[in-house]
Amino acid sequence: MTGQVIDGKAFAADVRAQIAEHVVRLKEENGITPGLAVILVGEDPASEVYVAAKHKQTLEVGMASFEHKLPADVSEKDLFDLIDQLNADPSVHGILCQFPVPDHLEERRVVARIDPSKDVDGLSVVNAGLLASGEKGLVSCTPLGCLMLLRDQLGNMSGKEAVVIGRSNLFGKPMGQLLLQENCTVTIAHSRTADLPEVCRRADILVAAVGRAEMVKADWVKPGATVIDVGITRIPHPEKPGKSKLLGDVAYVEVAAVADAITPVPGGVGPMTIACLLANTLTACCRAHNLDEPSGLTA
Ligand SMILES: Nc1nc2c(c(=O)[nH]1)N[C@@H](CN(C=O)c1ccc(C(=O)N[C@@H](CCC(=O)O)C(=O)O)cc1)CN2
Repeated sequence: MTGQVIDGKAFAADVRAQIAEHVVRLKEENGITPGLAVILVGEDPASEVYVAAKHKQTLEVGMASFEHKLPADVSEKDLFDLIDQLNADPSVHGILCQFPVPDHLEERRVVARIDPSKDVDGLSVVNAGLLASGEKGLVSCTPLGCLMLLRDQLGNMSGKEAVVIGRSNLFGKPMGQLLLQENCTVTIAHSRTADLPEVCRRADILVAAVGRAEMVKADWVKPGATVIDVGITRIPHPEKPGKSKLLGDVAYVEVAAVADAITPVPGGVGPMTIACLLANTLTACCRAHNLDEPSGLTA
């Protein structure tokens, strides 16, 4: 038996098409163009690729894209001045600072400076608190993308055992909250969890976000489980010199033989991150103008 492959790339393209349709209507009926501002500090090569992809996809769905590239040694004051300017700009509905930032800046302080209603990464304490209280805010993009894939795959998740490996603010904690909202019984496992394989074997839904390549083995997975792999580790390609290869947190081939459904890496969760960023920007724009929000694109 081989589990069904959950095609995040195709799903993300579908989400972007829905967003593009909504953006056309916003422009025609209300004369409004949603705008997304992305701040990149320094020259981290992976971040440059992600920011370029965000810019391209923002334009493709018909939104306005504002890119701000700052030198690696930018002061906190200069970065905050830019954020304040974007907070006050009515043509900007979403703001994010690409992570990681250089060591002299603190991600927590950067996020806190962004107006929560424009925090399309959903990382501010305000948005994290709204999610934890079951209230309407903006939800972190990668967990929101996983939720969309899971809803599509499983429909009703009520009563299912869900295990999330990883407890970061960016992913593990919001993912746990979202699964709780779906009435799952949720365990957030982490590096100090005793007997992690045994905890994982309980899961009907297993979400791995640890950043350790192929850590989750087939004998950690309950037969018939749905497995979501959030990890992305780049390694030198074993057969193609000079090329690289991406690995997830899950040993894909062996786990696919046990699971009912599984996301691949690449082409699973990754593409959903940017699609959900655009969804959050559209949501933020509709809220800013007191217009109906797009359905199916929020938690
Ligand atoms: N402010 C933020 N910083 C970072 C976030 C974030 O959500 N907000 N997440 C990651 C990077 N990221 C988006 O920013 C991101 C990661 C991966 C992908 C993706 O499509 N991955 C592809 C593979 C791409 C490749 O070849 O490298 C896949 O998995 O198929 C998109 C966006 C950290 N920083």
